[in-house]
Amino acid sequence: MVKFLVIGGGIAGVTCAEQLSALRSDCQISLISSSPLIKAVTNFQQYARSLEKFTVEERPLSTLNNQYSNIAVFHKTAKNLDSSKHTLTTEDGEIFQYDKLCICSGASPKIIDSKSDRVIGIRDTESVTHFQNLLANSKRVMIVGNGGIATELVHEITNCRIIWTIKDDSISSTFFDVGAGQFLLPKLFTPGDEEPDNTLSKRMKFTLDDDTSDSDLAKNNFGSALGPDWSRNLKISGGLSESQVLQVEYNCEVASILSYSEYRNLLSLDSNNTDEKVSSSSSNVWPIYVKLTNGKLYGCDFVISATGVTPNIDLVKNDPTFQIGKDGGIVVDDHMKTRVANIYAAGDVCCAGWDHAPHWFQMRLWTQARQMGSYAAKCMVADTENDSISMDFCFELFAHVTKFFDYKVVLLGQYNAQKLGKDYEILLRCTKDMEFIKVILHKGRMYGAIIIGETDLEETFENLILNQMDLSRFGESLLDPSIDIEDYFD
Ligand SMILES: Cc1cc2nc3c(=O)[nH]c(=O)nc-3n(C[C@H](O)[C@H](O)[C@H](O)COP(=O)(O)OP(=O)(O)OC[C@H]3O[C@@H](n4cnc5c(N)ncnc54)[C@H](O)[C@@H]3O)c2cc1C
Ligand SMILES: NC(=O)C1=CN([C@@H]2O[C@H](COP(=O)(O)OP(=O)(O)OC[C@H]3O[C@@H](n4cnc5c(N)ncnc54)[C@H](OP(=O)(O)O)[C@@H]3O)[C@@H](O)[C@H]2O)C=CC1
Repeated sequence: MVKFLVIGGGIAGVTCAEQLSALRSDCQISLISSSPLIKAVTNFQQYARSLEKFTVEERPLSTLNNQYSNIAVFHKTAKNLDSSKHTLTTEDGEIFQYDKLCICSGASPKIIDSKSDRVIGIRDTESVTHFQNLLANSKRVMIVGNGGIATELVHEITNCRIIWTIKDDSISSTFFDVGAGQFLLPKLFTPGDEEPDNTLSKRMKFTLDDDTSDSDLAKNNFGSALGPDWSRNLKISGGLSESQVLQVEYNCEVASILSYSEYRNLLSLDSNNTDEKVSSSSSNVWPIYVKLTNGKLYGCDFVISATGVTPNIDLVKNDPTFQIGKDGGIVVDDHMKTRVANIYAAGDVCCAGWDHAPHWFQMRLWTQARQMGSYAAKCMVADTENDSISMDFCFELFAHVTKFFDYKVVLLGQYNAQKLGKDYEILLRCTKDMEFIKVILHKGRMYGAIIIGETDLEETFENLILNQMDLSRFGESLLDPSIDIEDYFD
C-alpha cells in the first residue's frame, strides 16, 4: 500500500491530506502537526474562474481521523528527514516511513529584533492571545511593517496610541499604491478627530471578553497561521480610556531597540540630539524604546513586528540537495516537487520555482496555500500512478479577495504592474468613501486590477485579463460609471 506522509496542520497540509484521501481511498495517509489544532477549509465557493471564498476553521486534530478513514493524524514535531531511507523521525523518536512526502510546515513571523520579548509577531491563536494580553495594559504600541497584518491592526486596535512605522511614503504598500493608500486613509479617523500633520485618530469600535492563556511563544514556536476575519471578534483593546490615536512615521525603519537603561545611557551620551528629546519628552518610563532611522526615539509598551514571514525549513536546511529560494522557501517545480525525489512542498514553506504564467505570482496567502496543497496531492497521486498531469488552472491568474478597513478588496493579476516595468497605463475610477478601481493596461490589454468597494466588476475584469482582449477602442470609457461594462464583455 502506498504511504503518503504530510507535515503540517495548516491549510496547505490539511488540504493536501484531504485531497490525497479523496483521490486514493486505498492508501495510508499520515499527517504530522506540531500544533494541537488543524486548519480546515469550509464553505468553499468558487465564484468566477479564479476567485475563491471560503471559511477557515480551527479544529482538533482528531477531526481528520474521524472524518477520513485512511488519514491518521499525529501531534508531533518532525525533526529529522532521511530522504535516502524514506524516513522521517519526530522529536519523540518515532520513525515514519513514506513513499511520497509533502512538506507543508508553513512560515513564522520575521521579527525585527528577537532579543527583546517586548517585540512580538502574530501568526497563530497563541500569539494573538499573547498580543491581546500585552495590549490590555498598554498605552502606546509601535507597529512596524506596511503589509497585511499592520493594515489590519491599525484599523482594529482601540484604546491605545499607535505609532505606525513604515518604510514607504504611503500606507499598506504591499497591497496598494499611493492612490489607493490615499483613498483608504480617511478610514483611519473619524471626521472632527483629525490632528495636524500625519496624526490621525479613530473611535473605539468593539470589545468582547476572551479567556486567554500564554504559550511557548518565547521559543518562537508558532502554529498554523490564522484564518480569515481573525481579528473581527477579538478584544484588541489597549489600556487607555481615550480612543485610538494613530501616528504614521513614513519613510523610515527601526534603527535600534533599547531597554530603559540603554535609553538613559544613550540620552546622556547624546544629549544634543534634539529629535530624541522631542519624541520621548513624556515623563513615562517605558519598557522599551525604539530609535528610528529618521532620528526619532519613541518609548512604548511593546512593538508588533508585522514585517513578513520566513518559511519554516529547519527540516531540510542541512541537506544541500534541497534548493532554497531567495525568499527562504523550498523551491518546487511546476509539479510541486522539490529537488529531492518523492518529496513535495506546498503553501507558505515553498518557493514557486517554475516559470510563472504572465498574470500569476506567488504571495503567501491562504488561497495559494489551499491551491498548492490540493495540487501537490494530485501530483503525488499522478506520480505514483505514472500519470501525467498538467498545471492547475488556478496558477494562471493571481486573484485575492480580502477585506481592509471594512472595504471588500479584490486584487487581480499584476495589480501593481509587478512585472511590467514602466511600460503600462493606468485607468482610475474613484468615488470617495465608496469605491476605488484601478486597472493596469499594457498595449491596450488588461494586465491587472485593484477593486476596492462593492462594484461587481471582478468577474468581468478576470475575464478581460485572461482573454487578453484588445481594449484600445474603449479608451478611458472602460471605467465610465455610466457604461455597464459587464454587458459588453460577459
Ligand atoms: C495574522 C494573519 C492574518 C492573515 N490574513 C490573511 C488573509 O486575510 N488572507 C490570506 O489569504 N492570507 C492571510 N494570511 C496568510 C495565511 O494565513 C497563510 O498564507 C496560510 O495560512 C499558510 O498556510 P500553510 O498551511 O502553508 O502554513 P501554516 O498555516 O503556517 O501551517 C504550518 C503547519 O505546519 C506545522 N509545522 C511546522 N513545523 C513543523 C514540524 N517540524 N513538524 C510538524 N509540524 C510542523 C505548524 O504547526 C502548522 O500546523 C494571514 C496570516 C496571518 C499570520
Ligand atoms: N488580508 C490579507 O490578505 C492579509 C494577509 N496576510 C499575510 O500574512 C503574512 C504575514 O503578514 P505581514 O507580516 O503583514 O507580511 P507582509 O508580507 O504582508 O508585509 C510585510 C511588510 O513589512 C515590511 N518590512 C519587511 N521588513 C521590514 C523591516 N525590517 N522594517 C520595516 N518594514 C519591513 C515589508 O516591506 P517590503 O515589502 O518593502 O519589504 C512589508 O511592507 C503575509 O504572507 C501576508 O500576505 C496578513 C494579514 C492580512
